[in-house]
Amino acid sequence: MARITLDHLAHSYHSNPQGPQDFALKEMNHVWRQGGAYALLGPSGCGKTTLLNIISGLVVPTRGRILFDDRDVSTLPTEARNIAQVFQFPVVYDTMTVRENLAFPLKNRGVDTQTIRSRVDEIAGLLDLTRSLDQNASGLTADAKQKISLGRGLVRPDVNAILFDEPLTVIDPHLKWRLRSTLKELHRKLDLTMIYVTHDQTEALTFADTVVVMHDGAVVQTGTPDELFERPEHVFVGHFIGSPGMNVLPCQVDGATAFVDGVGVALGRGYPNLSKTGRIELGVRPEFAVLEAHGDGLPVRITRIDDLGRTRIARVMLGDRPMAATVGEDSAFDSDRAVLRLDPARIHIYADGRRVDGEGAAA
Ligand SMILES: Nc1ncnc2c1ncn2[C@@H]1O[C@H](COP(=O)(O)OP(=O)(O)OP(=O)(O)O)[C@@H](O)[C@H]1O
Repeated sequence: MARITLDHLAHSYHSNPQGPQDFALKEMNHVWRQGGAYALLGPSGCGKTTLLNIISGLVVPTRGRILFDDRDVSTLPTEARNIAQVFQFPVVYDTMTVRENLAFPLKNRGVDTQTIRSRVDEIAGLLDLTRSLDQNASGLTADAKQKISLGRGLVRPDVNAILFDEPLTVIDPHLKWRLRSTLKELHRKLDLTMIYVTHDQTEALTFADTVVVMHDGAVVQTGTPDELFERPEHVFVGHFIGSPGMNVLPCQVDGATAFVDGVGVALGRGYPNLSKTGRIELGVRPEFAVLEAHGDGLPVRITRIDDLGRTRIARVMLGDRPMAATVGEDSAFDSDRAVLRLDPARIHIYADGRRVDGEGAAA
């Protein structure tokens, strides 16, 4: 296993890049801790595959270095990096049994028969493949074949990292949930560095201890699922994580009050040093914007209320700005007029998309 360091790494597919717009990966510095469970999360086209290909050795970065521990591997081919990869679609030898498939990566490296047997039995047990071990792989379902691919990725105990590229795409939705939890458990038991690429926040948040969120070729936040929820460092993270995502409203800030279309919103902190130029926005998650029929708060118009069982989510208009909010317990509305109570301690202020630290204690 190794610690993987991205040192001033950047990549452009152009032969003569002119500026940041020509880079699929903007300059990044990041350390993947040995034994960590990471998700690399972001929408299509943000650069996840490019980064994964640089880690695996399929792409040589235009700038910067990639280190495995202290060794510069930037130009080394995949075979020289000792990593395992699991792709979207199963990579399975149909002419072999499940056992032979799982044993293949170990046999290839000359591991002795006894060790192979016990490791294959262990991995098959963890993936619930024990009963199919002596079956031929050709007759198995797509789900079972992808489990074999996962097993082949996990079977070598000495790999520097395992890279998963959207590995649950072909898996039946019902089984997906179980496999996600299984992978998390496997990470705990096997103590391997795992990097899991996905555009699906649920997959990222259930699997990873640390989520690396990418947007437009850049890492915009690295944090625990809790940190991404509580303190989105970029408005993109606020939008992308959470369902519905964070409300983001253009505003002006004066001390500890934000003004949205002239309506004052109390903030938990003051912002005396906020830039006078640029885009200033207020971000608050629907969970911390509570809709009530009466009382103090921002006057809003209700457009829809969705009952999700344990909670009710309201869609409202603050002036001509749409927002999402949580409906207060036992609240009943006899008109489309209501008030929104924002928790001052949970409001963030963003300048040009980036969160700004306020001063003073949260209210
Ligand atoms: N071989 C290539 N040549 C030129 N441009 C490329 C190449 N591969 C990717 N790109 C571009 O680089 C950017 C990042 O693509 P990348 O595939 O890394 O993103 P991604 O987040 O993995 O998206 P997806 O989930 O759709 O695969 C995109 O604008 C893409 O068009």
